[in-house]
Amino acid sequence: MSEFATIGTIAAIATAVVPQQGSVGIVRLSGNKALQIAETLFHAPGNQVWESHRILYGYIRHPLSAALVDEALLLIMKAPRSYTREDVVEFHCHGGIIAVQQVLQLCLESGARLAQPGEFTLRAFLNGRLDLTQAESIADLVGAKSPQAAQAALAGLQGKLAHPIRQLRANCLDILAEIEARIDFEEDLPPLDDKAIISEIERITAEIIKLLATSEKGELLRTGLKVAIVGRPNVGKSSLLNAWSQSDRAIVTDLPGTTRDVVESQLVVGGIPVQVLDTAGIRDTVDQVEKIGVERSRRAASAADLVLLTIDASAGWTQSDAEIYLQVQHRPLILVLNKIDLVETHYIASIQYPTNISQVVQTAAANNQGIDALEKAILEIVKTGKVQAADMDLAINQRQAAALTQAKISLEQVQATIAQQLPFDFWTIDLRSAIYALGQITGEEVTESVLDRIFHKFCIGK
Ligand SMILES: Nc1nc2c(c(=O)[nH]1)N(C=O)[C@@H](CNc1ccc(C(=O)N[C@@H](CCC(=O)O)C(=O)O)cc1)CN2
Ligand SMILES: Nc1nc2c(ncn2[C@@H]2O[C@H](COP(=O)(O)OP(=O)(O)OP(=O)(O)O)[C@@H](O)[C@H]2O)c(=O)[nH]1
Ligand SMILES: [Mg+2]
Repeated sequence: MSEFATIGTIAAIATAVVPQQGSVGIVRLSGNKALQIAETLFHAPGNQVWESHRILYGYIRHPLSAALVDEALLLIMKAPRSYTREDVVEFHCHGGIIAVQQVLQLCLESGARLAQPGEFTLRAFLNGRLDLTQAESIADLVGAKSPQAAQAALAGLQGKLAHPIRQLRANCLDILAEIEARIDFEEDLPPLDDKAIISEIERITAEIIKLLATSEKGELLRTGLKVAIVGRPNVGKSSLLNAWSQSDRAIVTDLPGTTRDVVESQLVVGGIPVQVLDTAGIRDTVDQVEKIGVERSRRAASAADLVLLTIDASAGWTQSDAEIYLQVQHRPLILVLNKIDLVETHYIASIQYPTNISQVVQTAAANNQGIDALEKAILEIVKTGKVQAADMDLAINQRQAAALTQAKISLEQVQATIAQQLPFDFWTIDLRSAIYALGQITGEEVTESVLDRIFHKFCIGK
């Protein structure tokens, strides 16, 4: 894709194309033919001025038949004052799917080509409006599933990550220049201050470690937490999902074996997107369908970030609960004692569950009780186990973490090389690879295949 990335005028529907109709749909064009295409298709009555950053009102007509296609608004943004830094034109059409698709079709017939996923943002990157971290932030912002995730993405878009990375890379380049000067003009310069260089490299490494610590939180914010409700039949797993999501998402009956398949619900807990999975009660069964369901429960449990092992408090800790526990004990786990409305407090206290379960909450799902305690316990686990970052509005992704790790390893290698008093040439090899790794994050040094991988994850029209 990227070899012809800035060639041609691209077009795409910029708004969501979904069965539910939006009231307005936008077709966006970028490239040197954008204005000409707009002039061909758009007819603005009266004497409206065709100026940049202005909206025109008028009609979109077929260029040959003059048939009316839509009544619309036209927005012109002339290069370089646009998202891509090229000429950009937007047709703001009536919503639904028909008008926008017809207008897109006319744009394609008039000399534009269909944009690849992420190609508008790729152009913004190639034309220097955004660096790679900012481009990735745009994808994160569009995909954000919680206000906090959106906040972190916006911070990235403002350069919160690009700035420190560029600074650290500049610091490495300064060190490199000092060393290389010694290689080139050894006799004319004062000797190199090894100690100062080592301490500067240590400082840079410490900064990198700080940034790396935000990576787990980044993953949480982006992909969220997968929570599986598991337990034997009839303990109230589906009731728990319904109480938690304040819905009738899952079928609840007093028959054991009601849930046959995994039922999902998307929630936000303390700013973290949480995907909750209600599963079939785990038991030995001859029922073919239920059997498959039970297998799916096991798979959901082993793929989950967190398991809510749910038991019926009025039945105590049964043999079946113990067997299920054996299958899920290697996962982060919260024990949910459900149906506490059926028993006395002293009975709950006497339930003999394994002592290595540290997180226990009491619920009465059928009465919507205990959800607050459950959310608190989840956040507690997230806080202690997964999230170490101090700076709440910065979160790196996996690609950035990999490059930062590479930079860190290279810098540690430089330190070792200095300690062994190897020649300057050896110092610069690893220093250069640290500089390269940092440059990959912001995109100062990047290969086409990396660009393809990043931008192909975008939706079309972004
Ligand atoms: N209709 C519409 N809404 C949108 C976008 C868009 O492209 N179209 N955006 C994109 O997806 C986002 C906004 N991003 C944008 C970023 C820069 C410019 C722009 O024209 N910048 C110029 C002009 C600034 C100025 O006049 O000072 C510049 O920075 O040079 C436009 C949109 C979100 N909303
Ligand atoms: N008293 C009381 N009854 C509950 C509670 N939670 C669920 N129940 C009842 O327990 C029965 C089973 O509830 P479900 O939510 O379907 O149980 P499940 O664990 O999803 O069952 P399977 O899908 O068969 O594995 C229903 O009759 C619920 O109304 C509770 O907190 N208190
Ligand atoms: Mg169920």
